[in-house]
Formats: sequence, C-alpha cells, structure tokens
Amino acid sequence: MTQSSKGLEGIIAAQTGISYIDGEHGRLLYRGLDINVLAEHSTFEETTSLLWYGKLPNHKQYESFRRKMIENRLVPNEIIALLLLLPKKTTVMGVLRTAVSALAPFDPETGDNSLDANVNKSIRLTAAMPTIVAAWERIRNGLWPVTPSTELDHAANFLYMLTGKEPDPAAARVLDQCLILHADHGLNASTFAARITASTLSNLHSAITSAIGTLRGPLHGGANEQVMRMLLEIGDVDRVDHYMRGALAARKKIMGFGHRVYKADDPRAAWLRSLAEELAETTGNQRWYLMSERIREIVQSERSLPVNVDFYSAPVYYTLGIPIDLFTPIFAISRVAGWTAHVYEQYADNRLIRPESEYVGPVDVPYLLLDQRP
Ligand SMILES: CC(=O)SCCNC(=O)CCNC(=O)[C@H](O)C(C)(C)COP(=O)(O)OP(=O)(O)OC[C@H]1O[C@@H](n2cnc3c(N)ncnc32)[C@H](O)[C@@H]1OP(=O)(O)O
Ligand SMILES: O=C([O-])CC(=O)C(=O)O
Repeated sequence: MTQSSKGLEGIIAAQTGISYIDGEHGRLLYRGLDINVLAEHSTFEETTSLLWYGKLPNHKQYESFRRKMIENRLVPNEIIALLLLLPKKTTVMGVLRTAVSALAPFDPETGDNSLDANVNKSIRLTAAMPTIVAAWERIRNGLWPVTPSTELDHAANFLYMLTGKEPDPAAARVLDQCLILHADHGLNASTFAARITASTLSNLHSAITSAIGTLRGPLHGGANEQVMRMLLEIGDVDRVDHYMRGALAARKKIMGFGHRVYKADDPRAAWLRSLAEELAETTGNQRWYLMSERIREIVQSERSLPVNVDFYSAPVYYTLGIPIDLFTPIFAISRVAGWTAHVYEQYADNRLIRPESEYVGPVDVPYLLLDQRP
C-alpha cells in the first residue's frame, strides 16, 4: 500500500506557506520574499514578523513588535536559579532545551492553545532564548548574567548579554543577518519534530523543546560546531590539502557539505561566505576564511557536494569571538521563528502525523521461561 522511503526522502509530509526551497537552483524564499533581499534589507525582528503574520510589517507594526520583543527579554528568576543548579558540563543545547521546557508553566497563557495565545508565547520564547544562552555562558564562567538591554535590537542585545559591553554595530549587523538566514527552512528535521509534537495537540513549548533536541545533532544544526572543530584540527591553510585528501579517501563525512534538498549550493552559504570574507578583511584574521575556501574547492572538485548553511557560519561566528558551543544555540535562537510559525500552521489544519513502519523482525517467537533459556 504505502511507499517506503528511508529518511522519508522525497515524501511530501505537509503543505506550507512559510518557506519555499528550490533545491535545483539554490533558491530560498520566506513567505514569497527572496532570502537575499531579506538578508540585505531586513532585520531578524522584521523577518520573524513576516514569518508569523505572513507579510512585512508597516512602520507602526514593526515598532510595536520590536518593543514587545524587548519587553519580554527577562526570564523568571526561577529559570536563572535552575541554570545555577545545572552541572557546568551540561551542553548549551541541553541547557536551552531544559530551560525552554521549564518556561512553560511560567507562561501567563500556559494551557491556552489558541492562535493569539500561541503568538504571545512565541514572542516570549523568541525574546527569552538569547537571554538563556547568554546567561548560561556567563554562569559557566563564574559571572552573573547581564540584564538585557531595553534599547538594543535582538542580535545586538545577544552580543551585549554575552560580554556586558555594547557590541560594535557592524558585528551586530553580521549576527542579525545570520539570524535572518537561519530563520526557516521548509520541513527540515527539527521543524518536522516540532510539527509532529504539535500534531498530537501537545503545546507550543513541548513542540519547541522537541525541535531543540532535534536541531542539536551533527547531521543537522550541530554541524556548524563540527565545521569549526575541523578547521581548528587542521590549523592552517597549508595543511588543508593533506587533511582533506585523507578525509575524502577515508570516505569521512565533511561537515557543512551535502544536503537532502539542495543540489546546487545553499543560497544562505553564499551570504555567509561573503560575511566570512568581510570579517576576515575587517579583523585582519584571514585564516579561517582562507581555510574554508580551500576546503570548499577541494570538496567540490573531488565530490559534487553542495555547501550548506552550516559551513561558513562557523568562521563567521568564530571570528565574531563567539564560543564554539554557542554556534548551534544561535541557530536555535533564530530557527525558533520558523518552528513557531510551523506550529501555528500545523494547528490550523491538523491531522496527527503518524507514518508507518515496515516490520522486518521475526514473528511468532516462542516464549521460553527464564530457566529454559540458554
Ligand atoms: C542545517 C542543516 O541541517 S544543513 C546539513 C548539516 N549537516 C551536515 O553538514 C553534515 C554533513 N552532511 C551530511 O551528513 C548529509 O549530506 C546530510 C545529512 C546533510 C544529508 O543527508 P542525505 O540526504 O541522507 O544524504 P546521504 O548522507 O545519503 O548522502 C548521499 C551521498 O553523498 C555522500 N555525502 C553526503 N554528504 C556528505 C558529506 N558531507 N561529506 C562526504 N560525503 C557526503 C554520502 O556519503 C553518500 O554517498 P554514497 O551514496 O556514496 O554513500
Ligand atoms: O532543510 C534541511 O534539511 C536542513 C537545513 O538546511 C535547515 O534546517 O536549515
């Protein structure tokens, strides 16, 4: 009866009006708008508003949305107390998953699954996630969390909360563009996880908790951290050729390459590449950008694999001075915009997501009593 497809490749499991991916030509649109235009002109706040409400906000709507995000940056003291209790070795994605889950009962509209309540919850969650990540970064370094700014934009405020110093506007704009570029991407694994959870009519916080756990893996959002670890392991541009030829000969997976949907290069990677190049020039630290360039040349001449979003985000974040294990949490801080939009879409036309499995195990196995077993 039903078609079986490992990894659900080629299966259409939902209809969406949120993002459109043309994998053959390397195009990505959010609500019909080209990602290149958004990366150039938009902000993360505006893009989030676009994803949730379906169209770009006018001036008044934009200001009101931005203010609401700012007003919801603080997290309850109990969440900071929870972070203080976690073992310092907890992964940052683990901290984020735990804190997002723990936020549910503190939400003033917990238990209300209406669209209005869910949009309010999404604003609170999207505003709070950078605060959680930055607070953890401070706590694990023996520092007290920085109170969020009541003026700075979302990206700038995140950098401010990491260090307590107002960031360079150019660095904040680079991060803002990264957040725009990561905000949504069709039915990727973490979004699918969020939609599966929502399809049981579970709540928004549960769906986002599922998504964070799914994003973390190295085949998905966790790849950006692995790319940076590979760059550090190689160490210098003149060691790239030897390392890559060995890795390709050993048929190792090269993080930041390959994609289920893109056959051409990921359009987000082109942006991230130019941001990496720009940062290399402005900081005078060319090493990570030049190494990335050489890796891409080798991988693409030896294997025709597209470069994906996780590849150049690694040198960008590293050159911005961001600790490596915050790279995937930054992805989550952005992708929550898309996850929540997909949760609304799922609730609006819900049917339980329940594919089938093909049983390949034994049948009618006799039950042996404990003392009869070999
Ligand atoms: C935000 C994101 O999630 S973007 C993706 C981030 N993940 C990564 O960068 C991890 C590295 N990439 C990969 O593991 C894969 O390309 C995935 C998981 C992204 C896509 O996986 P799939 O669509 O299942 O493709 P699959 O893994 O079957 O690869 C197909 C072929 O290309 C090869 N291939 C795919 N990606 C890579 C890679 N990064 N390095 C080396 N070979 C690769 C596979 O080995 C396989 O070769 P084979 O047919 O000879 O066995
Ligand atoms: O779409 C995917 O499978 C992975 C991806 O690029 C993303 O989530 O941004």
